[in-house]
Amino acid sequence: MTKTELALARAARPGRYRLGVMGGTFDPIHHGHLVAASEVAAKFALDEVVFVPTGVPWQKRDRGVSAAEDRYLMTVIATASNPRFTVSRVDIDRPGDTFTVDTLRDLRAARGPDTDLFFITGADAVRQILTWRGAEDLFGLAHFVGVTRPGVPMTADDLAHLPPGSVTLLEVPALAISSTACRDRVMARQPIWYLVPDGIVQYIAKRGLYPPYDSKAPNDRS
Ligand SMILES: Nc1ncnc2c1ncn2[C@@H]1O[C@H](COP(=O)(O)OP(=O)(O)OP(=O)(O)O)[C@@H](O)[C@H]1O
Ligand SMILES: O=C(O)c1ccc[n+]([C@@H]2O[C@H](COP(=O)([O-])O)[C@@H](O)[C@H]2O)c1
Repeated sequence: MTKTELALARAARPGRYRLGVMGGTFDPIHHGHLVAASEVAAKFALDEVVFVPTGVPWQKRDRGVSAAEDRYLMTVIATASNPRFTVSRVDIDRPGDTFTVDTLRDLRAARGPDTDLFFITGADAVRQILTWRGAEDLFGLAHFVGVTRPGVPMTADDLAHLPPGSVTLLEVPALAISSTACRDRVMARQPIWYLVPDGIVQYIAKRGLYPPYDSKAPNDRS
């Protein structure tokens, strides 16, 4: 998006509240998530980005995820220092599988008609959107912003199957970090300092998340 396009977009809808929505399993949240949200907030002049940890991420059912409360608390810890970042329990408090169409409907109902929603998602998730429940309704509820992600090539051609104008691609500083790699590093007793905020390293150790493969001893990394 060019500066001119951004200025035009804002001028077209003056006075409206611009809410970014960063959905994710966040098991654990890492700096890739935070940089993506920060970049989209700056480029799209967002007033706020609400992080929404998934309740039951149905497409990850086969691998299992940490307790929702642990993922929620890690998200609160990681976002606490940014006054524009907030966290919503809307997905973890809704029973059953988590569908973004419900997330967006609930946020629209809670925030009222003067709010525009911008759903932030990585390149890997953009490719999957048409597999999501109620995909045909998603694009009427929010504008989608697909951020680049190392190892996931994405071009405008990858959006050809989506409704025209419904998704904007945004290049963000490349951080080759994934939650999977963070979990694997903890399980292998390797450091995750600087891949995740310091408070997340400490929370994982305190709660004994992702226990090491080689013993049942407490997570004693330092
Ligand atoms: N390093 C990154 N750069 C850009 N986007 C990212 C990055 N990591 C995750 N995302 C995006 O953030 C959103 C939430 O991601 P999620 O919580 O599933 O993290 P993940 O690192 O992809 O997890 P996992 O490795 O467990 O699948 C998704 O839209 C994902 O594409
Ligand atoms: O709505 C769906 O069916 C759907 C299916 C898979 C993922 N999502 C959403 O996409 C976001 C990223 O998901 P994930 O699994 O990559 O952490 C998160 O907000 C999920 O709720 C949504």
